[in-house]
Amino acid sequence: MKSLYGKTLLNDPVQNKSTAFTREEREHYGLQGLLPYGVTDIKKQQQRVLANLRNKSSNIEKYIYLNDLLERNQQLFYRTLVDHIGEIMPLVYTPTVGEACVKLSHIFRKPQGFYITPEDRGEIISRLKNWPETDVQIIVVTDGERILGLGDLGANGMGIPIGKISLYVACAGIYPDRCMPVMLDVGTGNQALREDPLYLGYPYPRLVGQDYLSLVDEFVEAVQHRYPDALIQFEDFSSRNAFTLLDRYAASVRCFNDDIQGTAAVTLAGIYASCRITHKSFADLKIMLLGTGSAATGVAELLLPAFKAAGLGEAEAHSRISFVDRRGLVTAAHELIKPRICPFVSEREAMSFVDAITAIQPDVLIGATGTAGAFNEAVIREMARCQERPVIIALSNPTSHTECTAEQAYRWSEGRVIFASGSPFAPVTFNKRTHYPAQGNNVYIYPGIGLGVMASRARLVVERMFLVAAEELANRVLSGEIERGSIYPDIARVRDISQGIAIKVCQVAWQDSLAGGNLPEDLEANVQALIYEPGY
Ligand SMILES: NC(=O)c1ccc[n+]([C@@H]2O[C@H](COP(=O)([O-])OP(=O)(O)OC[C@H]3O[C@@H](n4cnc5c(N)ncnc54)[C@H](O)[C@@H]3O)[C@@H](O)[C@H]2O)c1
Ligand SMILES: O=C(O)C[C@H](O)C(=O)O
Ligand SMILES: [Mg+2]
Repeated sequence: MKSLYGKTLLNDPVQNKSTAFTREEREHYGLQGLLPYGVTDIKKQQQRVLANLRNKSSNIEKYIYLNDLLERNQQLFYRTLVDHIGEIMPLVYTPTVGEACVKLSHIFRKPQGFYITPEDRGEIISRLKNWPETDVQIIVVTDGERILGLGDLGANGMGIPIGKISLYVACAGIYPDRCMPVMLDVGTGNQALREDPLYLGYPYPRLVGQDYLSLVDEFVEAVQHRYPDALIQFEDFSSRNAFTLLDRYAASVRCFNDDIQGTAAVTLAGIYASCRITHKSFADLKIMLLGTGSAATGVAELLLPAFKAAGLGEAEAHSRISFVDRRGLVTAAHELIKPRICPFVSEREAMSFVDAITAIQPDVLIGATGTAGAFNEAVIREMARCQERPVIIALSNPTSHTECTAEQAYRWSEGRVIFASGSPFAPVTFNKRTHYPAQGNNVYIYPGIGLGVMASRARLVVERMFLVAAEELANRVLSGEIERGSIYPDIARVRDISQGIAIKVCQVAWQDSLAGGNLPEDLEANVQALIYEPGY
């Protein structure tokens, strides 16, 4: 690391310790007079951060405060995030990051991450040289077209890769300088944004078709050139592009799509864990999905190998999964069924969502619609009529777009639902009993996948990695958590869980001959050696 002195040192977010510089360091680095007298350690600094944070009157102010802290003192930011993940994650991630993205061009303070626009065409390799880090291992990239359930937010979507990277660092312990948030700013279909005088993105309609694909191709190739070890995580692309890009690169580039694959694994883990509460066998379950986009399709496509591993044949596995869209149960009578949904089309007659629940009696209902209210009272009451302990996972983010609230789920099911949601809900007291909703979010999966891919230097990210990640996550739910109806572990343990997932991913990488180098004697130590512990 470069030796910095005086004000330059205090202005460097990586090396700055602010009031924690000792008297000796103050003398050595020319800091005398530049700091108040008091020397405080990181614990005291954290107290100050938390007091300031808790004093802010809105979540968006808290987001801005934390982001400023990251840009001022990286160690303190990450130490506080790691130590108080339950309190702070909702402020740097869903739901607050959604609000921050909506407003990003207005609350902008300091550039973060890396931007590519159509004007960089032909020059992306040389542009990447402007990024100061030489050992990037994890790239989270979005084009901003489907930011959470909020739609096309153009370059304002940069908040998502920045938030996801913060959680790579906090939840898997990846070194911050090995991570890179990227915005492929190819324009926006959001006219209000394009007309907003403060909008900071490329203020033109989106690139489409070959123009779009060739720019993404150039980006992916440039990454292979500049950062050959890097894993590319595609995040919050429109469903159409998400699948197109995954199909285009997954067989040759170290990449995955978090909304399709990470979400699928976290959902599968929740379903596995729910069996410990309901005492049903996974192989007997019927699962219904509302929505036919990236997340729901990804879940169905990962359920297939999971069912097969549980002993079901191909046709039987398909028959356990049903899709519902705005028109009701997806049957052959529907026009324009998406190609990936075709294998799951029901042979029943067309019927409404509620009638489909009555007819099929699903054990598990999953929502990935981005639409608040999509699980209405009739839907939840019917699930509760069909099942003693219905499992309902409302994946959509942010909270304002979740299919139903935790309170609604418990109330309409008379407290019998096993509920999880993409964004966190506080415990709910109903009929004098307190219920603990869990958070079913891909944050439980992608950091561990990334860490495992990094540790194994796997050439590709394959389906089995998501299957083992789901099993590992499900196994990490403690019996006490199961007893109180939670199907995901307390987020406070996520760092440890990510390491567990990483080890499983490494095993797959070596078993499938995808790993770089020889199998280390001690995989755990191999993973552990990569971990960043924030502090001075
Ligand atoms: N919890 C998580 O980890 C996680 C991960 C990925 C995505 N998500 C959330 O899931 C949501 C969907 O993401 P996606 O990538 O699948 O988006 P998408 O745009 O690809 O798919 C949304 C689908 O929902 C359908 N839909 C919308 N309203 C509906 C309604 N009322 N009834 C039936 N169908 C409806 C759309 O037609 C589309 O098929 C987003 O809100 C996103 O934040 C959560
Ligand atoms: O970002 C999240 O909170 C989860 C997921 O990737 C999403 O797109 O909603
Ligand atoms: Mg996402």
